[in-house]
Amino acid sequence: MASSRKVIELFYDVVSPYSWLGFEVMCRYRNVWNIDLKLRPAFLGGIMQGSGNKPPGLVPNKFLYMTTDLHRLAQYFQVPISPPADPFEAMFEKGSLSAMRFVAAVQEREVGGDKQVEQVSRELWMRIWSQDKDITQPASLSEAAMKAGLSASEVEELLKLSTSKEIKDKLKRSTQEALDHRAFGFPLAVCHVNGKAEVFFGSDRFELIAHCIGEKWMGPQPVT
Ligand SMILES: N[C@@H](CCC(=O)N[C@@H](CS)C(=O)NCC(=O)O)C(=O)O
Repeated sequence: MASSRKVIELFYDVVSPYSWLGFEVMCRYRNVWNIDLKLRPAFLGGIMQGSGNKPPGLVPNKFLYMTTDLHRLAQYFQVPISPPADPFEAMFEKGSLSAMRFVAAVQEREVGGDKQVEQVSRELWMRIWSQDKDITQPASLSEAAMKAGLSASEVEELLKLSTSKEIKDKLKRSTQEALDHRAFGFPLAVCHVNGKAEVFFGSDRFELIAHCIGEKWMGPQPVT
């Protein structure tokens, strides 16, 4: 019954490999669980700043652990993560602001669903976290969007829109909404259950999310 569907908001940034894992699992489960998944592209840099947190990869031992962890997780989740040759340059020097503004623009223009937001986000993750490719230049964003099935003229309009005040403010608002839920990192899943927002950080909380919404966790690749 449509009215009993639980809303899950997924806040993410394509700079974050753990967000990619969370994103793919939520996309796989959106037709398995009785949920209404709302993709919430936001800016992790703003979350770090707004919450006073620091990226975990800046602690050398954590960075080494995460490299091994991501290798294992990529296989377990069946998501083709392969870290860029210089993760510090990709994550902290180049960053994801223009990419996330672009995703926000795609969301602003998309009507009747979020297929394009899903596909463009995935293509951007493929670039930065699988193929060691740039996600900052207009040509890079354009390539990702065309691969996701958008036309050249749509991409041209979206590139223009992505630098507008409207879209900058939209991304700021989404980031602020995540901060209002006490976000300190991504992915962040906000499950709306019985009028209450239950907040989960990380791509390793699916058993708990399932328990919280009264559904069954069947591993990272549910059989439908
Ligand atoms: N244990 C979590 C870790 C997620 C994680 O490290 N996310 C990063 C971004 S890729 C973050 O925002 N971390 C903030 C923190 O660890 O305080 C998972 O398995 O998903």
